[in-house]
Amino acid sequence: MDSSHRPLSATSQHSIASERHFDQADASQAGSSRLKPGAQLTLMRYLQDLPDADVPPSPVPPRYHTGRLPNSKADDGKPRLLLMGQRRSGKSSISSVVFHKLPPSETLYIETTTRIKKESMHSFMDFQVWDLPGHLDYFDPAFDVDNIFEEIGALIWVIDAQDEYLDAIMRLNMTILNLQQSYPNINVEVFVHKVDGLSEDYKSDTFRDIIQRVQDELSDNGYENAPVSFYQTSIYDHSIFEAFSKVIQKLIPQLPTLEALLNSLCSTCQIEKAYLFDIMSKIYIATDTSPTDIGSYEICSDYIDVVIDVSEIYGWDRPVENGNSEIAETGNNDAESLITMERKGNNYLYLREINKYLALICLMGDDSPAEKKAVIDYNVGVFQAALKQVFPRAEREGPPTVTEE
Ligand SMILES: Nc1nc2c(ncn2[C@@H]2O[C@H](COP(=O)(O)OP(=O)(O)OP(=O)(O)O)[C@@H](O)[C@H]2O)c(=O)[nH]1
Repeated sequence: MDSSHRPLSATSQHSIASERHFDQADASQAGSSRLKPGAQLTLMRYLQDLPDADVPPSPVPPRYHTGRLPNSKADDGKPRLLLMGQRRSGKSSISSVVFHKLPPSETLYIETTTRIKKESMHSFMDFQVWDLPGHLDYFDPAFDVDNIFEEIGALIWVIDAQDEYLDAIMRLNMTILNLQQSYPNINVEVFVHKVDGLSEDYKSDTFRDIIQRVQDELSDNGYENAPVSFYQTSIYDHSIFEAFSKVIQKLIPQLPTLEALLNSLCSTCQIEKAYLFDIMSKIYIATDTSPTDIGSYEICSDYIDVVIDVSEIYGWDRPVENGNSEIAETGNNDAESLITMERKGNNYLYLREINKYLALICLMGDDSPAEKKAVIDYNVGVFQAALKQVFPRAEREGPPTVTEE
């Protein structure tokens, strides 16, 4: 296993924990005296009656939620993401940067893909990423179209925004129209890619132009509301992770539950923004429903890097739960930290490892969250317990891995 994917360790927990403002014993004592009856434990209250994977009541309608995996006949919860687009548009680079942590500058040396490259991701949920070579026509009778498109969760179409894109749009439209007949529910996600090299004006003009051309073509063919979304992406900044997060979120049936839990946590603990991150890929699988700005995502995602670096230096593999030779180590279950940082005054970041795949990172809203730390710790503990019900497999199975087929 790549050490960068290792869960936070006891040692890193210690090193990070040293930045806490007061220790756990003080915190819980202080916390119990601060809890007002019936006030702060809203989350706890409704969780007590929560059956597995039920959706707690929330006034906020869910976003990005499809409620099922489109076209997944097997209904096995293992959606497939297809990366398609013209040659050299950046498909392999995207997959290498997001899932293999390849530094973006090293993608210059990636060779052209000549056959379908299939990778399985085993993380908070299992999914596959297929990188399809750009030069092939998959609707040619020589290809088994059903085998490629039957089980997919999303088709990600990558367009090189720095290159001539009319041909790419034509192929994209042809693909969408072909798929609409047999698989109308497929989510088509268009990544207008390599926007890093463009000026702001040119970038937004290009983006608008691409959207317009795709939508015009689809409506000319009678598809007014085809499920097509557009993102501006680059491997040289956070935009590719942000876009992938939104693509993956559509495939998580538990998303409304996660959002409702995060909303409650935020309102109970006065958290400005909370993200639930997949540690391996830095994709966030859910956030509360308050408006997201890329700045807060960047801060939180950079913090994951810091934590991974620390755990890489000091980390060790923790015993597997329910394993054979394991010694139960008390106090070695979660890593948590509260650090300060200067950003519009005194803001705090709160990180807690939820399980071996997921970490909760919160941007605290006021400048003295340390005083409320006991309440926050307690409520995050409740959130963690609720998550065990929502994602039970994350507690049982092995470490996150990426395997090539
Ligand atoms: N400026 C910039 N270049 C990028 C970006 N993403 C990929 N590239 C470059 O685009 C080139 C082609 O990338 P690949 O990932 O090989 O493209 P591909 O779509 O997999 O190509 P095929 O395998 O031929 O289908 C490489 O030189 C990458 O470094 C990006 O976001 N910005």
